[in-house]
Amino acid sequence: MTTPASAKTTPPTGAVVPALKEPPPTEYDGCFGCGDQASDGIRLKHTGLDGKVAETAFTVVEAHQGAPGLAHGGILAAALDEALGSVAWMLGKRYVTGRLETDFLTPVPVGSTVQLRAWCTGVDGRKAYLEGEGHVDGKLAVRAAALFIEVPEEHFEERP
Ligand SMILES: CCCCCCCCCC(=O)SCCNC(=O)CCNC(=O)[C@H](O)C(C)(C)COP(=O)(O)OP(=O)(O)OC[C@H]1O[C@@H](n2cnc3c(N)ncnc32)[C@H](O)[C@@H]1OP(=O)(O)O
Repeated sequence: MTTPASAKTTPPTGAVVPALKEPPPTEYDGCFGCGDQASDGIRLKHTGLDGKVAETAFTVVEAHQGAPGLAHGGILAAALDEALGSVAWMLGKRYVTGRLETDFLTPVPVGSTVQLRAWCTGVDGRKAYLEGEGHVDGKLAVRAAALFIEVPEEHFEERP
């Protein structure tokens, strides 16, 4: 595919691409992207791990509409962020999204199942570079490039 990455989401020369580890158990069951207890969440489950690519699927329902009958771009971006985030966590460290670039290539109707794939293009210090894409009925519908930043455990301490 044509890479969607800008200069900020393209790994520098010398960045390494580590093999992915097993997905961690859901860290937080209230997570909008993957939490089992998030009542309005999209509950993505990541599968198809081959050491390089994570896969998941997301079905668009009425609550995800922007224009009548079509998925809101923000929900598609959230699904991509989650897919990319799962790859970042499979790098074995704690990361958060610093920058998320998205291309919306075709409208995605309610009822569609978006097949999502995500992978790492390089790690350089605290920075992890990730890309992903979503297909509907075999057609590329959305894609993303992102920069994730490694954070310490304290980043996730509960806030008042
Ligand atoms: C199965 C498990 C699945 C888990 C899935 C999770 C999926 C969801 C993932 C998310 O959505 S996470 C939530 C959304 N993201 C956030 O809330 C992050 C909010 N931002 C921050 O907390 C801080 O800005 C951040 C930790 C990202 C960076 O702050 P720091 O003070 O730690 O680092 P700093 O600002 O010094 O930046 C470190 C480097 O990254 C670079 N950087 C940071 N943000 C950037 C950015 N946005 N664009 C480009 N570069 C960026 C920055 O320039 C610098 O580069 P250099 O080292 O070369 O100087």
